[in-house]
Amino acid sequence: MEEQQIRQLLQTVPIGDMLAKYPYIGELLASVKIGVPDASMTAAELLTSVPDEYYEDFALSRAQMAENMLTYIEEMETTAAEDRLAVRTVTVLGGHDKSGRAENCTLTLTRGDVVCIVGPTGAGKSRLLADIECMAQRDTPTGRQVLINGGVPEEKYRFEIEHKLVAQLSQNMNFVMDLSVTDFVALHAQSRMVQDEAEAARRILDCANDLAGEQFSGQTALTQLSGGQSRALMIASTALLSRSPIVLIDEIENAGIDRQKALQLLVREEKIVMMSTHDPILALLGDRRVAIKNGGIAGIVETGEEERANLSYLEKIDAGLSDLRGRIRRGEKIDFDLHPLFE
Ligand SMILES: Nc1ncnc2c1ncn2[C@@H]1O[C@H](COP(=O)(O)OP(=O)(O)OP(=O)(O)O)[C@@H](O)[C@H]1O
Repeated sequence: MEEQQIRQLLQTVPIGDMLAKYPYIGELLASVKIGVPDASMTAAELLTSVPDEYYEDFALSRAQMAENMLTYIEEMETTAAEDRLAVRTVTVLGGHDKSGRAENCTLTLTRGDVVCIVGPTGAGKSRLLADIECMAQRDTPTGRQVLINGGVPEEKYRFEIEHKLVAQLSQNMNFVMDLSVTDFVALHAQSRMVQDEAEAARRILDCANDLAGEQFSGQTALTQLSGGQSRALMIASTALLSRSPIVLIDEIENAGIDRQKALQLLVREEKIVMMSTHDPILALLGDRRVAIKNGGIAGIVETGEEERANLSYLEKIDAGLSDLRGRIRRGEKIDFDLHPLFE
């Protein structure tokens, strides 16, 4: 984070919000015994409210204290950003299935990888995503262990929000916030310390519209977005704003978005993408698919050349079905020869 951005935060954001997002600021304040009487005041106002004599006890001036805080945030954020950038691989060491049988397999993912998780209802697909999300250390029902760059991740990756390595896009993306799309994205951008929030909001909106079947504007209320539009918005903002190197997606197929573009977008941003899906197009777009059975990894299928060769045909079928959906939506009849649509 740039010094200028931090200065602006200290001057404009309520200290309560700063403490929630950067808990280490609380430690810094505690180290010089400065309490927070009012969470709505900014950090700058808080430091001004403390009498001069107080700083003298710590052989500090008020200006030095402000500079210390700034440098501290800068250092902490740089370290956190470097940590996230340093994630090169995620490894899942096998645990056991629901019957206690050992999984006997190791799954290693590197940046830019797209891995699909397949298996019947209740098999344990979401559980595998959850194991990665919480960086399981043989302490979940599956007994799996997740490693980062081949080693046991530090505790902070598991338990501290600002260090989380995983962004999860779940099936339920219903917004309850009473905000416009632009305001929501700008808020998200602000929380990520993006300098030009309006520009970031514009880029995300363009990208989300590129993914969504039906276009929407920045003025649209979040609560008015369709399931597919909400999903497109979340995927665009995860790809362009989230610093998490790992993205987990629970079922993308029913969302009515351009799945292929969504994946390309995430891969371009060098994320590790894992998604639970049964969509043949997505499965073939992935590098591998992990088959789950009875709670355990039953096999890992590499997407082969022959499979990839089938992709263009599947896409034609998909485009044909999408054309028919459009006709149904417009109240038209489907009483013509369908063969040309699928050949
Ligand atoms: N190895 C395991 N040992 C014990 N319990 C497990 C194991 N794997 C999964 N489970 C449990 O089985 C239940 C179903 O798993 P999960 O919800 O992950 O299935 P799913 O494949 O995502 O299902 P759906 O397709 O219906 O969403 C969950 O309660 C989960 O915690």
